[in-house]
Amino acid sequence: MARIDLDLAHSYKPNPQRDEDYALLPLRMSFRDGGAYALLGPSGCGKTTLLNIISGLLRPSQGRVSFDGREVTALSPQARNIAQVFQFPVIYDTMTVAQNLAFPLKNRGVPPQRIEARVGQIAEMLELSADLDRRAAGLSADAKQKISLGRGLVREDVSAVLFDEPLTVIDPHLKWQLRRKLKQIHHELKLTLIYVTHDQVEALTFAEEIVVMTRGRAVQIGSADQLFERPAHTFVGHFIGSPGMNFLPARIEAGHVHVAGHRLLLPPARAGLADAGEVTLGVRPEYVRPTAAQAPGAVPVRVLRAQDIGTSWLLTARAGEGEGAPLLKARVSAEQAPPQEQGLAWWSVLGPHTCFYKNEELIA
Ligand SMILES: Nc1ncnc2c1ncn2[C@@H]1O[C@H](COP(=O)(O)OP(=O)(O)OP(=O)(O)O)[C@@H](O)[C@H]1O
Repeated sequence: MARIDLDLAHSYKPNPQRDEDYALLPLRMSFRDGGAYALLGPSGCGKTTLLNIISGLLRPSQGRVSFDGREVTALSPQARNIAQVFQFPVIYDTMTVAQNLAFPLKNRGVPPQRIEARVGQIAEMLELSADLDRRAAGLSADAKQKISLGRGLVREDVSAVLFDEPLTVIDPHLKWQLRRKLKQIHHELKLTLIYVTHDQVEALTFAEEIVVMTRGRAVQIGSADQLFERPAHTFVGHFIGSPGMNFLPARIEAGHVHVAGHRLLLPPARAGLADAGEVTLGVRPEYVRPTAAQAPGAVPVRVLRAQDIGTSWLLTARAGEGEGAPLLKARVSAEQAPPQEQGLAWWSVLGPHTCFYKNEELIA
């Protein structure tokens, strides 16, 4: 296992000039030895490019990659001692499941007894024990991908195991099980795992730390809790959560927040913001609360609809006057507030969980 340090940028173009020319804008980040990470972001944000740079499949156009303080920028994946699992199964159909799992170990000259023990352990973790003597060719796509996962995890001496959307071909129900399984496997094997996905549920279940990426930038690295409670960038607020964070244009002046056509007193804990000027107020639907009229931190809204979303209600309202006023969503349990289909209400938007942004970046 290795600690991985990156200080690099990458452009697929020969003479990058503008930010848009970069698949990865300059970034510095470290992956802890034995940590479980996810690279999360929408299609085209640079996740695969970053993963391929870590593995050695791609050389960054600028900067360096180090494993345990040793520069490896020019080294191949083999020389870096990286295991990779891809979207689609990479296995030998003519071999049995056991032979497939043993293959990476055999290649490294691991003694047969040790191979047998490790293959048994990995097969058990992935619930493949009953299939060990079966030919891979006869198995379902799900089982084949499980073998691929097993082949990625079977070596104990790798610097890191990299996964590129490994559950794409997996049936949704099994996907849920495997996500949890991978987390458990990480606890047991203590391997450094880096996992690329565009699915926030996958990233949040699996990883201890999540790197959120957009348009070639890593905008935040943090735990699921940090990304939820304190999104460092509006993109994170918007991308994480279901639905994402509410954003309202606001102005802070002389100790007051002007938002949605209303003036609220800035709480003492936010005194540092007293004259911040134009900002964006961010508040998660989970922290927007229907309150009494004129309650501190609350603004008047027009409720447009209430949707039953199983464990709670999702209310949608317009905050402020006119059809152009921003939409605001609140997630409330049925006991907290009987859903109000339409009409005027007061919702609190200013509290300890409210975040403030300037130029998309968190300021408080
Ligand atoms: N070989 C390549 N040559 C030129 N441009 C590339 C190449 N590979 C990727 N890109 C571009 O680099 C940017 C980042 O792509 P990348 O595949 O890393 O994103 P991603 O987040 O992994 O997306 P996806 O989830 O769709 O795979 C995109 O604009 C993509 O078009």
